[in-house]
Amino acid sequence: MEFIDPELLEYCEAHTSEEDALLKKITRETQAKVLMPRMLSGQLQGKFLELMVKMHQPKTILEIGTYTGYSAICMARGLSKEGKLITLDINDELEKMVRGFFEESGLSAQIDYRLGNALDLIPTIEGDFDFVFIDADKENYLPYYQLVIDRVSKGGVILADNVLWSGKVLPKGRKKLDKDTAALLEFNRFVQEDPRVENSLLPIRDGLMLARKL
Ligand SMILES: C[S@@+](CC[C@H](N)C(=O)[O-])C[C@H]1O[C@@H](n2cnc3c(N)ncnc32)[C@H](O)[C@@H]1O
Repeated sequence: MEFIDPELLEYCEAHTSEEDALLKKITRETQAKVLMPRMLSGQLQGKFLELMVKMHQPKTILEIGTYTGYSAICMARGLSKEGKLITLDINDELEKMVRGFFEESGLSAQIDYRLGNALDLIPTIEGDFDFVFIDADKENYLPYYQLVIDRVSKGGVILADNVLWSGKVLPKGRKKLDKDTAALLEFNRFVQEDPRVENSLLPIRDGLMLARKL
């Protein structure tokens, strides 16, 4: 399902800062070599993430779902010299490629890339988070949120990707209610009712839930 007229989307992209050579290379190599290249954030969302980080200036970012490193590099570019980004992924097959991209970005000293199941890794990370980007398996969005929410600093941000799930959050957008859609419906409902945050569901790409810790 297209959320806006494809020509309007093209217009938005034409009025969003262009990707540099490295982001273009990550996109090209992801499309050529990796399954499901649609998972990559892309120019519009990538720039939005970079700008959010530049405006918010978090000391610690947690990303759940590295994939080929596109969104991690976008966010790391927004960090100050003291900031760090911890990014988690269960898929070790992409490790060599991803570490190569992090090296090329010149930001590898600020990026802590950890492999394993995020549900197991998050409790092993010390300290609080100022900015969290949830972009992994949909059925664990709520468990991830519950694992991090009490560790997000006051005024800190949680962003969760794909919360419109190609329109399947609406009955008219789906044939049947599959488990990923059910999990996202539950996640969106929980955040909406959570008194610890204020939130806005943004129709950027496949839907971004933006929650700010009160
Ligand atoms: C949508 S992709 C992430 C895209 C990336 N954030 C970007 O914008 O370029 C989702 C990633 O989550 C990872 N993933 C899925 N289940 C996971 C889990 N339980 N723990 C950690 N990572 C997981 C997948 O291996 C995949 O690389």
